[in-house]
Amino acid sequence: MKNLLTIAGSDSSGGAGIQADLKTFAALGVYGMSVITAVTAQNTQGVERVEEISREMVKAQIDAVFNDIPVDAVKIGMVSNPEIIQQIALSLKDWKAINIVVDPVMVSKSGYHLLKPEAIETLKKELLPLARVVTPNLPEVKAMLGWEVTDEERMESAAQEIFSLGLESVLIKGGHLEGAANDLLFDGKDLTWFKSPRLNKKNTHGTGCTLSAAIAAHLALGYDLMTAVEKSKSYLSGAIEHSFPLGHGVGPVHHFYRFFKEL
Ligand SMILES: Nc1ncnc2c1ncn2[C@@H]1O[C@H](COP(=O)(O)OP(=O)(O)OP(=O)(O)O)[C@@H](O)[C@H]1O
Ligand SMILES: Cc1ncc(CO)c(N)n1
Repeated sequence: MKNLLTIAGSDSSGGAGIQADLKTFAALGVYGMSVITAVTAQNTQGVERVEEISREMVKAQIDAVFNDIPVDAVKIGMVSNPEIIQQIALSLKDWKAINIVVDPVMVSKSGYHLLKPEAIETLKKELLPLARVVTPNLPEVKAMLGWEVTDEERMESAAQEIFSLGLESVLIKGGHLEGAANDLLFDGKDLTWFKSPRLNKKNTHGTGCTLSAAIAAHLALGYDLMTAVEKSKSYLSGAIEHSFPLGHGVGPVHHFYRFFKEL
């Protein structure tokens, strides 16, 4: 059994954040553990309120896990503020964590800032360089680089510019462009496209969280990065295909579609 850790925020409606990560881990056959950085009061219609966990408590959770259990991969999602980011970076270096996947979560689908804007520089300097791969969406690329990606050609320039921040590799998600949902991986050598048709589905709450958690799970299972991304995108496409209406807004993807048609 592989042991996976997610360090992220809680989504009370269960579709994104820690809850999406743990469901993804379970669906892919790895053991899931969690360090909660923030609690969000959120549902399918949006985020109502956020309470951040203290830096000391984030450290204590990470120490409790690593002190006792071998961790085969770490997925990092919502990290809220500069103090939490610094603590995560310090702790993961101390524990020599491997297979770190960072989803640089910034703004929710409904427009709520899950990362304080002043934390972006700390994220870039301290956390992203620790990652095996970083998985920004297009608004996050804009926040990191200061310019907007409007087509796939510009995605290629952006991937190279983000890589040169000192990263091991970057996967830019193209979900926010029109047309196909193609993602682009750059590892300093090759630009590799992972292509997928855009599925005409409204219930896509948690797609980004699910993709990064799946990549971490596949890395822990021993796949190389390219195969991990390919398998994760294929898992995610199935989860989007089987997504379902829940609540009054954007419903979740179906993490367990390979086991149950309906939940
Ligand atoms: N309608 C769709 N059909 C197929 N794949 C999609 C669709 N929408 C998004 N994807 C894929 O889902 C993944 C997440 O993409 P997206 O760019 O939406 O990330 P995100 O904005 O971080 O997600 P979230 O809104 O959960 O934070 C990517 O692999 C993207 O290509
Ligand atoms: C807690 C949390 N993390 C990530 C996302 C993705 O946007 C979200 N909506 N909520």
